[in-house]
Amino acid sequence: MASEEEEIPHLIANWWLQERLGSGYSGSIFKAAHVHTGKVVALKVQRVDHECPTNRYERGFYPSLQGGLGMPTLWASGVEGMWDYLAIDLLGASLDSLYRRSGKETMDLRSVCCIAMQMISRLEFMHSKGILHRDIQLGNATIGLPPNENTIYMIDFGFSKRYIDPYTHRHIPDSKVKRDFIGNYWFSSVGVHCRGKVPSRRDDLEAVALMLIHLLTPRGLSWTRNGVPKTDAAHEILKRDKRLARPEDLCRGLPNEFEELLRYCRKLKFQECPEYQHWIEEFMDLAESHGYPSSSDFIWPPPKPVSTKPKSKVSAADDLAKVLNDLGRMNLGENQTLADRTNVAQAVRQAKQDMRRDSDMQTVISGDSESQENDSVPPASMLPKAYKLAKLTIRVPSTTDNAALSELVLEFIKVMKSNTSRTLIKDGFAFLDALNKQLEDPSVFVLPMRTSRSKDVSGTRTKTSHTKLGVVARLQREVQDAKSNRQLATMVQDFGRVTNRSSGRTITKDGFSFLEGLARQLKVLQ
Ligand SMILES: Nc1ncnc2c1ncn2[C@@H]1O[C@H](COP(=O)(O)OP(=O)(O)OP(=O)(O)O)[C@@H](O)[C@H]1O
Repeated sequence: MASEEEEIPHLIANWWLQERLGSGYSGSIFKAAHVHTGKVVALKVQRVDHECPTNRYERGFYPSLQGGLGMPTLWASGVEGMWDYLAIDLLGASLDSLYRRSGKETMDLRSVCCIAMQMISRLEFMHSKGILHRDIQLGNATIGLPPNENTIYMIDFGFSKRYIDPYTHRHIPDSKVKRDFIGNYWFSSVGVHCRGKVPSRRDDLEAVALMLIHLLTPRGLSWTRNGVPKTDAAHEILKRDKRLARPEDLCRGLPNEFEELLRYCRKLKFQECPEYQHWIEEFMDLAESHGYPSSSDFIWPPPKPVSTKPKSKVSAADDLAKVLNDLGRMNLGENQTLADRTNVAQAVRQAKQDMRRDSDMQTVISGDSESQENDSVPPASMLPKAYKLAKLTIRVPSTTDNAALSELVLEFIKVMKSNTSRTLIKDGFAFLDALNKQLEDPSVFVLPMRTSRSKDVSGTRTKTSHTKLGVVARLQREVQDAKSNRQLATMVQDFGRVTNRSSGRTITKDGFSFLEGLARQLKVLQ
């Protein structure tokens, strides 16, 4: 019997089929051109009598998704003879093939953060249209063709489902009855894959979390390493491994955000709406705190990190040795101190030791006034914003009078305002922590304000942002009446906490007014 591919005609409806782009269980996909207009598309072709008519299902979802960022346009669809076809935007490579072709054991953190931000955003859009994807995987996310090569597109809605009934507008019901599994072996959530639960929004998000962890794990998630299970017994083993894998083991060595996201998804209730924006911001923060630009553009291949280190430490030491040796050769007449060879040798040894000690320390940020002059050159792993904030922070503990603290607060405001992103990143929280401690009692341990938000995010976004607005507005009004440093410390603490809990972690206009009021009041309370 001829295979399906051999049977597929060269012309379907008005589309000339060219090379095959891929094929799946239920059909094939071709590059195709319109015979009249020349428009080039990806044509998804499937037999009309296929036992799993995914094209028919997909056709039903595309109209609701049109216009969304990263959602392919459906140009045409129909049935021609025995072929069911969908003509959609021609896109670029899938994340799966980019990852494989890179030949790397893991993907770089910046790319993974961008994938996280974009994938979560795609889910937010699909879910806002009442649709679950239910088959999130690397092969179902592609980049666009130029000029859209930095955008990730969702494809393959063959397993999608409406979770909001279009007539009653109610969420689909949960069920205790185990159901047949729909999705993929690698990334479908543990609940859906291993426990037979009804998929909902939380499961799409969990699949994204697993996908991200997979990309950062050498050789990938453990249950993906033996390939697709060929027998029921092998599938059962895979499900057991997946079910028993603890988030802390899966995410060992990765930034906390990944474990937190996985735990968060697993805690969500069946009908609960995930906090998409919160997680997008988490990954934006994560990227920023590792010195990457605050952008979700997926740039592939990943650009080489730009080293901003001015000079290698060893060569600086060698330079110093050369200077000292030259000085040693100079005739200094009466003044023998610098000309003394033992002094020079000792100075060179000391300089080299100092350099070595410096390079052993991870990132040493000096708070002295001399190096403050040159704060335009952050270490390679830091953004200028993070660097400036860190430099301000280390000046706080040695600043004992209120007028000087007030100046530091003004500098903090300046740094935050000079940046396009007003997100209070880790280093900003560290400044507020230091300020709080200094105002309260420098000898007492103070709990950091920027703690995990997993506990807080179950509430709705609206609620947290309302809370933030209310608290910050109050702080802004009351700061001028503060009678003591201790009261100011409490206010700084409230400000930090409420900003940490808010979905954007951004400093609002009221937030800046509060900080300006704080700087003024510090001067008043001298
Ligand atoms: N619009 C597109 N532009 C370019 N390539 C595409 C496009 N859509 C799909 N592909 C390629 O074809 C492959 C299969 O596509 P898709 O997942 O939509 O088909 P499928 O038959 O549902 O596959 P599966 O059974 O594996 O889920 C993709 O991994 C991708 O490489």
